[in-house]
Amino acid sequence: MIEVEDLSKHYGRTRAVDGLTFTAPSGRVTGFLGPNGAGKSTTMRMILGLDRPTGGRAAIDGLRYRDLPDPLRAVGALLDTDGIPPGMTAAGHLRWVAAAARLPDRRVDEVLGAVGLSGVAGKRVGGFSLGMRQRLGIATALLGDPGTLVLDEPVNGLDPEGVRWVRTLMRSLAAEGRTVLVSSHLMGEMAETADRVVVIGLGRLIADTTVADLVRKGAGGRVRVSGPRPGPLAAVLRDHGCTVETDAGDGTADLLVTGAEAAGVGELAARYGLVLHGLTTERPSLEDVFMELTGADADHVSAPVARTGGKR
Ligand SMILES: Nc1ncnc2c1ncn2[C@@H]1O[C@H](COP(=O)(O)OP(=O)(O)OP(=O)(O)O)[C@@H](O)[C@H]1O
Repeated sequence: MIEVEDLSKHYGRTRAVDGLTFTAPSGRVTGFLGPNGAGKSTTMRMILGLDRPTGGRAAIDGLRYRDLPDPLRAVGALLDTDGIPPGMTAAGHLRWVAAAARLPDRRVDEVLGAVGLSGVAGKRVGGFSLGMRQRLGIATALLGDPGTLVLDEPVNGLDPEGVRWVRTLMRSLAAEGRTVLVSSHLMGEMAETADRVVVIGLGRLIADTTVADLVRKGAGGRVRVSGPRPGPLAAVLRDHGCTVETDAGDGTADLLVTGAEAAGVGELAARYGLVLHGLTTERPSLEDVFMELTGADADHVSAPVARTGGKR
């Protein structure tokens, strides 16, 4: 289990992490989500003892990283893979880490097999694609057979098959009772993998919940309705307390209705003798919910593009 309690990290006036509290339980994949610059990597670095907190604490199975008796067997991490010397072979790199942590050499072959790199064990890392480097980084994290895994954007650079592989791997690691904390800035990516999600923005907690609950929160949705007489239909719906907008896209003039379910809209139309051509419920995607939650906290919100030409 990972416990983060009132954790803060300030760089000058930048509050990279600001009073953050959450728990990543064992036996679960916890998605750690936030837009770029939200403070995910900084939090992970503090969990791993690589950055000293300005305040608060982070603990793995009740101990700070530096107090863990055998850190590499307790926690495996994937941060960035740039640090692996390009002249080293995949197996050479893993053997070096294994020796430093007094892990048996046979683990090197085991983890190379587990990540699908056995065939390139003797190849230099400098020639590896980003996806292969990610796999090697994950192999390094698995080397000590740790009970806790901290993975920063593990699917970065992976092709669809690789993404699926990482998802399956994370789920099976959690099913074995391990704690898996995995960061991403893409909600959709987490929806199929994580049991829980911790969402942060500007270093602060925005949501700590299950994926299912997040879907429910965004379940409000709206009803898209079309028919030959949109004007009278809109008037009837408004008279019954609905909010109605017109979506005049691609030649149609659909009505977007909030405040009623599709069945209610259909029944009202029937009662007033109004023909309908289309009636669908539109639920926001998880990505929409995520954007809604984090939108105001994005580190770099796009500025409106300056108008060119015309009057200045
Ligand atoms: N060493 C540092 N010195 C100064 N500021 C830093 C340092 N490390 C991080 N920051 C700042 O702290 C904030 C959080 O950065 P962090 O890398 O933790 O975010 P993130 O959520 O991991 O983003 P990304 O998804 O882009 O990796 C950013 O504003 C960043 O510029």
